[in-house]
Amino acid sequence: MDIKKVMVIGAGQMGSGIAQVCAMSGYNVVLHDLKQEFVDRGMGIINKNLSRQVEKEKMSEDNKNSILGRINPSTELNNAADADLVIEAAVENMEIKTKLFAQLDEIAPEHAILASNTSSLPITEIAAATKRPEKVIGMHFMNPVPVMKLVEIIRGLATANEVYTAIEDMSKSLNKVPVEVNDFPGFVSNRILMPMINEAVYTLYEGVASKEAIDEVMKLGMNHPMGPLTLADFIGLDTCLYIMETLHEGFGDDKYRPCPLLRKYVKAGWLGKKSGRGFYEYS
Ligand SMILES: CC(=O)CC(=O)SCCNC(=O)CCNC(=O)[C@H](O)C(C)(C)COP(=O)(O)OP(=O)(O)OC[C@H]1O[C@@H](n2cnc3c(N)ncnc32)[C@H](O)[C@@H]1OP(=O)(O)O
Ligand SMILES: NC(=O)C1=CN([C@@H]2O[C@H](COP(=O)(O)OP(=O)(O)OC[C@H]3O[C@@H](n4cnc5c(N)ncnc54)[C@H](OP(=O)(O)O)[C@@H]3O)[C@@H](O)[C@H]2O)C=CC1
Repeated sequence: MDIKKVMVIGAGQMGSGIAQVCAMSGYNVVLHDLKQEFVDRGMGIINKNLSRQVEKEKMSEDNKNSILGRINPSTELNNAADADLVIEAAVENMEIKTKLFAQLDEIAPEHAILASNTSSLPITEIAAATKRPEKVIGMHFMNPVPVMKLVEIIRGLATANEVYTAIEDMSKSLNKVPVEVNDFPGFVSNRILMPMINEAVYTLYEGVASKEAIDEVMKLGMNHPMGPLTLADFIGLDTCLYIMETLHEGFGDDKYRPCPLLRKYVKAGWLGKKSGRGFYEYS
């Protein structure tokens, strides 16, 4: 399968990062979101990341411009009509994702692979919204995408072997390390990471220690690059809550119950770094 043109759906923190690394590896990219202002925000993040590389003399201005030139903004889903691969990175919500995949199935060419960057939602269920479940796969990048090496590749029940191989090869072409996992709530990454973050929120909720102390313990004691509450803010508290809800519902086990404090913050619109306030405040 020859992948040349990639469409990325959702120009948020993940979608913009995915578009950036694809363009850096020579793919023609379409970066799509619902409104022009969201696409502009995504393009702004990419521009800032590349400009930082230029300032550090790790990239030439010409190279930056040609990477940016390979990314075409879009607010029309019909732009999927000539895509070889669509990578969906919209919000972590099954209803939104299944609706998008049903539409993309109608628009994208027959040979196109439809991938989701979902953090936790079942790929098999997303695939069932299409008439090409064998061409649907999970392609789970880590945040920040330009820095993190892992791509967790998730096989749905019907995913074809050649589709898996194409996505594995594509991930390698992005200088990432693919790891194969099966379709289970939270896959491997978030089944292990998110309960730790949720437990850190409980630790704060129960007054065991301050947020700074909790983060310091995990940073200095366990050598984590970020404390769990800082990391939750970085991921997005809405995304953390959605993932915990998927684990809770998917396994039917109360050990995955989301902490009420996490729920409260999300209800308040305190979504972390992206909204300016989460456990910490950001200017
Ligand atoms: C929720 C899910 O479904 C799955 C997930 O993604 S879970 C989240 C997974 N991610 C993590 O756990 C990240 C944990 N944190 C870290 O690894 C580090 O704190 C970090 C890589 C984010 C920053 O590292 P740091 O050493 O503190 O920062 P810093 O020295 O400023 O940056 C290191 C490099 O990363 C780059 N960088 C840092 N933040 C970046 C960002 N947000 N976007 C792009 N590049 C970034 C810097 O430009 C720098 O690049 P160079 O080496 O080319 O100069
Ligand atoms: N944050 C993280 O650390 C990671 C997240 N993920 C996953 O990646 C996906 C995106 O997360 P993230 O980038 O953090 O989220 P963001 O909130 O930063 O971005 C999501 C973007 O998708 C847009 N969007 C929502 N609905 C649609 C739609 N129907 N069509 C097109 N665009 C849409 C949003 O617009 P609007 O602002 O209007 O809602 C927003 O711009 C989620 O599935 C998440 O679980 C995976 C790995 C890590």
